[in-house]
This record gives sequence, structure tokens and C-alpha cells, in this order.
Amino acid sequence: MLQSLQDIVLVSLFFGISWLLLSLSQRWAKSKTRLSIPRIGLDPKVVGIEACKQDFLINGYKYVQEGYKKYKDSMYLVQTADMERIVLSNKFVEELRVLPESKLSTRFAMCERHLGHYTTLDVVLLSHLQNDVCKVHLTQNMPRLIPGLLDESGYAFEQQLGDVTAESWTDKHGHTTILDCITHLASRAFVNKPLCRNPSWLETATGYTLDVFALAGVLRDRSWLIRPLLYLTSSARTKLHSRFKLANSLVGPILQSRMREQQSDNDEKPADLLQWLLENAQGDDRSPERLIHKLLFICLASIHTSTMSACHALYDLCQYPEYAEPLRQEIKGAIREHGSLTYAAINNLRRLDSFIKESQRINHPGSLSFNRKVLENIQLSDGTLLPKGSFITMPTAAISMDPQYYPNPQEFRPWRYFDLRSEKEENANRYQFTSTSASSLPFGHGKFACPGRFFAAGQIKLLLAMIILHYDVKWPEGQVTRPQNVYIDERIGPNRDQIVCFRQRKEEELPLMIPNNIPSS
Ligand code: HEM
Repeated sequence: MLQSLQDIVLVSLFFGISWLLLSLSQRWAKSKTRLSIPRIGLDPKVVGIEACKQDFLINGYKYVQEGYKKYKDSMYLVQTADMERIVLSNKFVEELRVLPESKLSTRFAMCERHLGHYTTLDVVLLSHLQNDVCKVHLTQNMPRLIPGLLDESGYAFEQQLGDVTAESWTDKHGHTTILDCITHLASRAFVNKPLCRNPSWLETATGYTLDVFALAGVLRDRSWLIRPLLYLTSSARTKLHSRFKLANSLVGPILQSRMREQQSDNDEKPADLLQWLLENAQGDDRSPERLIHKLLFICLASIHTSTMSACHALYDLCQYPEYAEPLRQEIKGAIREHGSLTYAAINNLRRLDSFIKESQRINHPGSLSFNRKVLENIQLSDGTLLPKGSFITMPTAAISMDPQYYPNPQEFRPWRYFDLRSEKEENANRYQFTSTSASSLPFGHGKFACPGRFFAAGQIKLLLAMIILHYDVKWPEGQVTRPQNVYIDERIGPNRDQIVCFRQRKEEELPLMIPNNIPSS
């Protein structure tokens, strides 16, 4: 007995020391690959990595802007709150966007930046299921999803704006209202009724993101050596794991029953993302736990990002009230033409599309995008070698405010993209909210650009169209300017404390737009 205990201790020690030596040698090899690229911001060799990471949380936006001014046509290094990244000029985007994932990987970048091994985001490395289902099934099924989304927006308005009357203005928290509506819409498309109205699910769908980022925040500026211990003792980890348990208890029984249904000949299949995940999963992805994990990842990728865009657009409606009426006319016209707010009608809302895109251009979701990990040495067209193991990114918020691409970039011109699309016939399908290019990178670009952006565009336009038709919105009395955005780390978000005043529009002005026959599943 004693002998076997000794053996266990010796074997554990052997593996522990081997792991330590291997990790140290990998780190040493990495530190030898020094790049001769100028640096912006603090240098970890001078002030230490932890101080640099903390500093980037506060000064990150400023550093990225400063780097863009100096090196917009080349590149610079910056120590961010997670990795040291090479911030590249967008002139390289065309040659990089076509490279295979074996050379340049979005998924590895996301996973390592957010410590996926600890935070559970490493689920994206196990297969492309999350990407394929969003890109193909969610997008192709948009016309089928819209009636349910309209119904859900009515329900969400009742919950959030039920006390708003036509007689006086009612104060609402802009961000909370939009977050709640978007969570309802996304949940209707992802898990359908009745779960999309279950408060525990709604809390899970938004809370998973917060838990993941809280845990990453606890670990990322600590040495890799103490992370395992810190992880085991962290309350953020306990919270994240309870969230999984709850998600499994909510979604698990639905999946089990759908799995049983799959074996029967019933062709009345539910039309929602959960179903498409189930139908397209292969191998280990077919287990209920894995499917629920993928579903939670899609919630993380979609809900807060879409909320930010819709919230910025709402703030721009308050800031520029003169555009509400032309938008309302466009929406009413589309409803008249299509009979209700169908997907085709939503796709015809070119002014609204342009308004949201312009709002997103000025209020970019972050300073950096097109994040990739270099998995094999890459030689750029100017001769620069991007070494294997490095991380690249692009200064997308600075690009979107560059007069080289956008005349008078500071000016909010809601019809900027509408005008470009109307200019020439070949532009008709370009410059849309979902279009990506070297100068429009909020959704990334190329093969691995956001696969959910078509759903995002549909749900954001539907939500704003419903707000514009049913309500007048304005800032509280005395407020004349838009609130400052919040810059933390590389994230740029709308102010979350802003109050928006809502007033219901008179009933007779409203067209009939909610169809009577709404499929519940
Ligand atoms: C305005 C809202 C959104 C923004 C700004 C946004 C932005 C992004 C960006 C920048 C990426 C990385 C792309 C790249 O690096 O090239 C991404 C990835 C992703 N997005 Fe979105 N997104 C939004 C909404 C959505 C929605 C609604 C969904 C799902 C329905 C979604 C699903 C995903 C997924 C699954 C990935 C990861 C793909 C992978 O595994 O590689 N996103 N998104």
C-alpha cells in the first residue's frame, strides 16, 4: 500500500516537473523571437507584464489611436490586456483574409486571448458547428424566423415598455431595455417558446458571457504558473459552473425529447437554432452537454454585441430626431408593399440599414478586430515575417474614422451608405450593414467574418422598426448631447446609465404588421 502511494507521488512529481520544464522552454523559445516592430504603450520588459496589462485596460483605446496616427500604413506592437499583438495596417487584410485556418486562426486567437481552457471557450476548437449553423441555417431560415421574432418583440415590449402611454413621456434605461428585447428575440430564434420566456433562461443567456469575462479577468493578468490554483479557488469559476448546470437543466429535457422525436417519422421539425445544432452535430458534438455548450457560446457571441449596435442606434434616434420620420415612412412603405414586416420587407429598409451602419461606424464595438493567431510563419507582401505563435489584429475603430475612407468622418450622416448604394447599380448590394471590407471591419472580414451578422442585421432592424413605428423617443429634459461611450480595455460600449424617454404613438397611425398565424415552434 505504502509502496504504491510512493509510486503515485513519484510519477506525479515526474509529470509535474516535465510539464514545468516544457512550458518554460516554450516560453523561452517564444521570447527569443523578438520582432523589430515599433511599440506603442508600455513595454513589459521595462514595467512588467502585469502592469502593462492593467495599464491597457485604461489606456488601450488611446494607444491604438496613437499607433494608427504613426503607423497606419505599416504595423506596431502593443501589449494588450491579454496578449502582445501586432496591429497591422488594413492594406494587408486582402492577402490575410484568404489564408487557411491552418495558418491563421480566429478560433485559436479567441480561445487563447480569453483563456478558453479555463473559461470554457475552448468548445469552439472542438468543431465548426457553431459557425456553420449560424452561417448557413440561421441565415437561410430568416424568412421563417421573422413572424416569431415579431411576436416576441410584441411580448418584450409588453414586458419592458408596457407602462408607456401616448399621453406623457416615460423614462426607461436605454441599455437595459434594448438588452432585454434582444435577449428575447435571440432566445426566440435559438430555443423557441416556451423557454425563450423563462426568466431563468433569459438570465442564463446573458449571464454566461458575464461569467466567462469575469473569470478571464481574474486570471489573465496573473502568471500562468499560479493560474491553475487561482482557478480552482475562484468564485467566478463556481459561478460559471453553476450557470452550466442550470443551462443543462433548462435545455437538456428539450433536447432529450427532440432526440426521441428525431427517431420518429414526424416531419414537423421545430425551426430554431437548437434544432439545427442537433441536426447538424457529428460525433461527440451530439451529446446534450456539448450542444448546450455550443448554444451558450452562440449566446455569448450574439446577445451583447447586437445589443450594443441596437442601443447605439437608439441613442442616435434621440440625438437626431429629424431622421425618425423618413425612417418611419420607409418602414410603412415596406409594410404596405409586402403586407407585413416580412424578411423581404426588412431587407428593403435601405435607409434604416444605412442608419444602423453609420451608427456602428462611429460607435465601433471595439478598437481592434480581425484578431488571429499565426499558426505558421507568414511572409507578408512587404517582406515582414509574422512569426508562428504571434497574434495579429487591426485597428478597426480608427480605420472607420479615417477621412481617407469616410469624408467628414466625425459627422453622423445617416444616409451615407444609402447614397452609396443608390449611386450605381453595381453598388446595390454593397455597403450594407452586413457588408465587410478593408475599411469596414466591425464583423471582421473574409472566410471567418462573423457568421451571425445576417441574423444580427435582421433582428436589429426588426427591433428598431418596431420602436420607430410604435414610439417616439427623446433624451430627458435638458439633455442635448449623446452620452460619451465607455472605453474599457479594447471594448467600446454605449453608456449603460443613459435614460431614454418613450411615448407611445397614436394607435390610428399604426399599420397592421403582426401576422395572425405565428408558428409557435
Ligand atoms: C452587431 C452584432 C455583432 C458583431 C459586431 C459581431 C462581431 C463579430 C466578430 C468581429 C467576430 C470575429 C470575426 C473575425 O475575426 O473575422 C465574430 C465572430 C462570431 N460571431 Fe459575431 N457579431 C455580432 C453578432 C453575432 C450574432 C447575432 C451571432 C449569432 C447569431 C454571432 C455569431 C458569431 C460566431 C459564432 C462567431 C465565431 C465564429 C467562429 O467560430 O470562428 N455574431 N462576430
